[in-house]
Amino acid sequence: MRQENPRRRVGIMGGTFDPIHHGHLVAASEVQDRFGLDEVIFVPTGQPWQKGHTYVSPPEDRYLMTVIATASNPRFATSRVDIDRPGPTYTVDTLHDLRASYGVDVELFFITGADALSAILSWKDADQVFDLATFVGVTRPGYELSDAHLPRDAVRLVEVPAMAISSSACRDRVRGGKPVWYLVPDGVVQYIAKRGLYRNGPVEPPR
Ligand SMILES: Nc1ncnc2c1ncn2[C@@H]1O[C@H](COP(=O)(O)OP(=O)(O)OP(=O)(O)O)[C@@H](O)[C@H]1O
Ligand SMILES: O=C(O)c1ccc[n+]([C@@H]2O[C@H](COP(=O)([O-])O)[C@@H](O)[C@H]2O)c1
Repeated sequence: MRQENPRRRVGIMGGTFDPIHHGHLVAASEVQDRFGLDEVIFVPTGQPWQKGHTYVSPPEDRYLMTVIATASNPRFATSRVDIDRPGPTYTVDTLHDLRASYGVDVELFFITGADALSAILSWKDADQVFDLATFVGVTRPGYELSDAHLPRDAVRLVEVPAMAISSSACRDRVRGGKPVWYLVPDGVVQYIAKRGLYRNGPVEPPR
């Protein structure tokens, strides 16, 4: 028998996206396919309180780069929910807000790279977030993917094509006058140049 109104399956890819790069996009695409998600919402952070570097580009620039990067995929979208909420960005708020906007008939999957997954217990209200979404930890070159520190059955682990790209490396390259073509989408290369992002940023400690 055909199921009426099946629950919508929505992925959430949260990130500072300063800038968004192909590592983020490949991870989201792979998880969308693996879990048969109806859509993946990219959610740029407002104030990423745990980022080690002090300077983060304006939220509007990071939001627009994310819109540009996701525009060509009909299953990708970008949300302002975190950049429009004042104060530090906490995933517990992101999940409450998105759940409220979709209503009860939604199943949320929050996608995190191996590095973010390893730090999840330091997040605000970490004990609550696992009740609001299924967490999907994805592989990332240079980091070990493990859920040994997390509640049983709270997390799914997924291997994604290895993309040894980071936003900090992209920023370093722009500051050093090197190209970022093919590390970030073409439109994002052009947006960075048009807005003069990262040219004069601070030298960041190696990660
Ligand atoms: N190359 C990658 N492969 C898989 N996951 C990634 C990759 N890059 C980032 N992620 C994941 O995407 C999410 C958002 O990452 P973020 O926007 O902080 O990018 P970043 O490259 O880690 O930035 P930075 O170098 O400035 O710290 C995090 O969950 C992170 O683990
Ligand atoms: O909720 C928290 O306390 C928290 C702390 C650090 C990171 N996060 C979320 O994790 C995602 C990746 O963050 P980042 O800083 O690695 O770009 C993004 O959606 C953040 O809002 C969430």
